[in-house]
Amino acid sequence: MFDGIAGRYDLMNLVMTWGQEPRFVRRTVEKAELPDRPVVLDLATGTGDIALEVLRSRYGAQVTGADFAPEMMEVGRNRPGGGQVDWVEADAMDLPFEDNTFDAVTHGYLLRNVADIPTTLAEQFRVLKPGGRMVALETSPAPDNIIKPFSTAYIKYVVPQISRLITRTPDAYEYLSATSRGFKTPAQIQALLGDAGFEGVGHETHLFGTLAIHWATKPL
Ligand SMILES: C[S@@+](CC[C@H](N)C(=O)[O-])C[C@H]1O[C@@H](n2cnc3c(N)ncnc32)[C@H](O)[C@@H]1O
Repeated sequence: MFDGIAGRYDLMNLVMTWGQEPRFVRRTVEKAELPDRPVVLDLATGTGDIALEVLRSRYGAQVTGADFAPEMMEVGRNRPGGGQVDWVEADAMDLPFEDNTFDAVTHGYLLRNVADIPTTLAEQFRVLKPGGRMVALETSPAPDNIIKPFSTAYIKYVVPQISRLITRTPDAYEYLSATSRGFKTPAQIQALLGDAGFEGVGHETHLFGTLAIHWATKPL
């Protein structure tokens, strides 16, 4: 599905977030609290938004972008800076990396898509160095508040229509719409991170609670 929308993915992401996606990506990298010359894995890297931001924000960073959709990564490879990312085709539930390899693992919009979240988090925990940080940018179901009818209507009806215009592949964004509304709340994600062994678990929300940045640390 992601291979099918690869060429239009970045534009669609920008439009859906009202132009705010770059700010969320910068904030995700900020929350990774990277050391000097960090070794970073950006999982579900897609077209490499987060991987490229790590390179921009930390001189000497060594960044691996991993995803199981090669055409998404091909778009990323051709972006400015794309040549400096080590692109690896891999399944987030079965990572081809040694234990204790990375200073940070980042991912954007991965957890909503995987078949098994605990396995996915266990793999990240395994490949992180002790003291390493995990940061995840994710959609969240609209919280119960006064704007819930509007945010739900936006993601249910408006997003698929916009995507019909931009990607001519509304199915992918109907999938986004359905999985976002049915996805876990930030509190549920926090609990899963704790179950995986992480400590210092936290999150912040954006876009009226429909987007969250989660962070956690592998104990020393
Ligand atoms: C919505 S895109 C996000 C891309 C990028 N992280 C971003 O923030 O724009 C989700 C990506 O997750 C990838 N993906 C989903 N499940 C995966 C898995 N089990 N292993 C590796 N990649 C996966 C898809 O191929 C797709 O590129």
